[in-house]
Amino acid sequence: MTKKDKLRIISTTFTKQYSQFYCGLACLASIVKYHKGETTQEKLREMSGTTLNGTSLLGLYQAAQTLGFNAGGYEADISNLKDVDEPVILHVVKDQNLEHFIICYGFENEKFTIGDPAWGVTQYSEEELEAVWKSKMLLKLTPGKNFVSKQNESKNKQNWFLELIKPDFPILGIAAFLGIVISVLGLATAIFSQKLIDVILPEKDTRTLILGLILFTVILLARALISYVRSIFLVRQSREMNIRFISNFFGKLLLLPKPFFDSTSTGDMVARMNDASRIQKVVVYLSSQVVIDVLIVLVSAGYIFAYSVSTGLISLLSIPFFGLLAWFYNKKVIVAQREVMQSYAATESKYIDTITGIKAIKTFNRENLFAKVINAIYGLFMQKVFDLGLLGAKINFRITIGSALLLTGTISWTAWLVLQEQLMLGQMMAIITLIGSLGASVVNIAMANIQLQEARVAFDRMYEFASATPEFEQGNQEDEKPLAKEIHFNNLEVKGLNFRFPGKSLLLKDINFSINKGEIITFFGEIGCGKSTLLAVLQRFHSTEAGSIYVNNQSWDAFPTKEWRKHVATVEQHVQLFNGTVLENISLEEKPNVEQVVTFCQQHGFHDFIMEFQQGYATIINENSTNLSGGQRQLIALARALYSKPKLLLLDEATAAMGKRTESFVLKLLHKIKEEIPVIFVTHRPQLARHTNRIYVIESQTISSSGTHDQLIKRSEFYRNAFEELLVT
Ligand SMILES: Nc1ncnc2c1ncn2[C@@H]1O[C@H](COP(=O)(O)OP(=O)(O)OP(=O)(O)O)[C@@H](O)[C@H]1O
Repeated sequence: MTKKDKLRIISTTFTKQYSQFYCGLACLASIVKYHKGETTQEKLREMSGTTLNGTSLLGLYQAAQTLGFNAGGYEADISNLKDVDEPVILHVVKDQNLEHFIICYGFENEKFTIGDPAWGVTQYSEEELEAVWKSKMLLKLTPGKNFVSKQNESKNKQNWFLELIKPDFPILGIAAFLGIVISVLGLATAIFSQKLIDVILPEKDTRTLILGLILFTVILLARALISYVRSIFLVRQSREMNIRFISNFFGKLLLLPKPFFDSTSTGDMVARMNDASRIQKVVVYLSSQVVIDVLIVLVSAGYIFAYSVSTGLISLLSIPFFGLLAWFYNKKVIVAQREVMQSYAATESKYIDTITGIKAIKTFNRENLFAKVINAIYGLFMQKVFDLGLLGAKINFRITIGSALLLTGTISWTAWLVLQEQLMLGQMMAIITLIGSLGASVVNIAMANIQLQEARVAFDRMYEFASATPEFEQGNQEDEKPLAKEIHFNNLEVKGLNFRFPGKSLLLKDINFSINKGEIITFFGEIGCGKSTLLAVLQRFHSTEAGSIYVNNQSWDAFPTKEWRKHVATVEQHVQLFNGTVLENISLEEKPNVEQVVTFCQQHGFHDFIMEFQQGYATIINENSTNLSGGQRQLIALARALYSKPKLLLLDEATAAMGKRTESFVLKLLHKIKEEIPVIFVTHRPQLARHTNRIYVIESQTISSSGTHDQLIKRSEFYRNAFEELLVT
């Protein structure tokens, strides 16, 4: 590659940072684009664990690996850097203490080509670079076999789109055909009026007049009927395509891994789903209406040519003007559309967040504050809509001026031709009618650009989620395959487990523990020490950085994730129940077996508690379960977990909201079932931990001690202090 080519690629792919916290992301985005890939800083934010404190080199490394780069972090010196021929990310310290990332693209003519996301592409001398590159840390990125180039991404996008609209081809084809018939029949007015003025009326031919009128009426009626049939086809297509889009999108969304949901707002997901209808409208337009518009332009121009070649040329010359206008505004429209959709998603997120948090808002009398925030964020959204509307109005204004000039120009020119007796009056009237419909269709095609861009942005946003790597493929035999024989769970052993969230320091280090059938064990630790995360790892929601997990002395990798989750049930501290009856929430089946659920609850002692609800098993649980107490929610969640017949039960502060009576019922129940279902408890309450067989104390990221309550009172200062504090209070 010549130096000029390289510089051209650098300047077209270099991306500036959104804010100072995004410098690392901007570097990574630039390198992805440099290697002909495609990404957004937003997407990278999730992968790298970027927060308002910025990104770590480790976060960039992990994000790069997720993107399919072979990434390597190295300590190097300036002489190594001179040999670099592919862009690398450097960790630098600028303006005294400000940590920053820059890209080094290479060294030539005694200068380093540097991409600084805060400033742009620039040249550094060796001394200048030495002055800021104090850490000597660099991240080398080479596209690996999983790196997806923009070209492949576009192909994948196209395939997804085609797969979604393929079933509509027949219906859209019929609609397009009917549209063509309608537009051809639409020319009848112009032709009939021309014949009327130039031939029929001057010749006072009553018989032809009557016949012509009858034919004209029949044509208009047929046109109305065909339009009606076509609109029915399109309404049906709209229903079916929207259902297909949403179910495909939603189906894919649910298959994404849990960390995706941890880092994506609900509002954003809902907003993207709502965008489906925009795509459907454009599909209809492009596949059907645009054919009609193009046809109207061609046939009208053909007729105008037949009447007068010079007028035909004028009408054809106008088309590039409209095309240029559409091209000129193309990029601006895309940017404005994207901003509208992003701010719509932000508004939706804020609505959902505010409404779900209504209790806290009311408790702290903050209705006005939140109303103000909503107003502000909605105002921002409306501003974006306004900006887009303004842009649309500007384009519309230019197009209208263009069509007005076209119309007046044509009228003047044809009138002059009539005066010169080169054109008949009826032909002039017909041309004016035809130029009207030609102008309208050209305008439609030019304005379709706005709709098209809107759908493109909507589609890209939907595709971004739909193309994210699912946790497991639907229908993948490896993931779906049931185990050859049922698991008889005897033992789970975790050895040397390390875990960290993307871009963060280690949360869990060298975790070792085991649980056997017949045991209840507890993870005990301070808030935020990683207890819940450890349970999430056991549910396979996160992958570990190091360590091994064995089930019955066999690596747990032998169990497909779906199968594993079938055997592990969880009750969380913040229980998620669904809008439906208590019965439905316990069974989580399409058609719950009432008798089976009731018998199960009677056998396990839940029945009496449930019968205390107003309508027993038929009690409807509200959205957000506001009609149940925290303890009742946890009890139903425990019943649900046990009803799924797990082989291992994970309880995350699962009795924290219960009263004494319920909690002691639960503890008795757990001791009764532990012979069949071992239990892992997570708590920071020693009074609960003491009732379990073995306690693992998590301190400073690792298990600092383990044993029974009595052993830990002697062995673990942390545990003893917690227990003594309890006695004092
Ligand atoms: N999705 C996430 N991304 C990044 N950090 C996270 C994520 N989830 C949790 N954390 C962080 O990991 C740490 C451990 O969280 P975790 O919920 O496991 O703690 P815990 O010990 O269960 O606390 P508690 O007793 O309060 O429930 C916390 O500092 C938390 O902020």
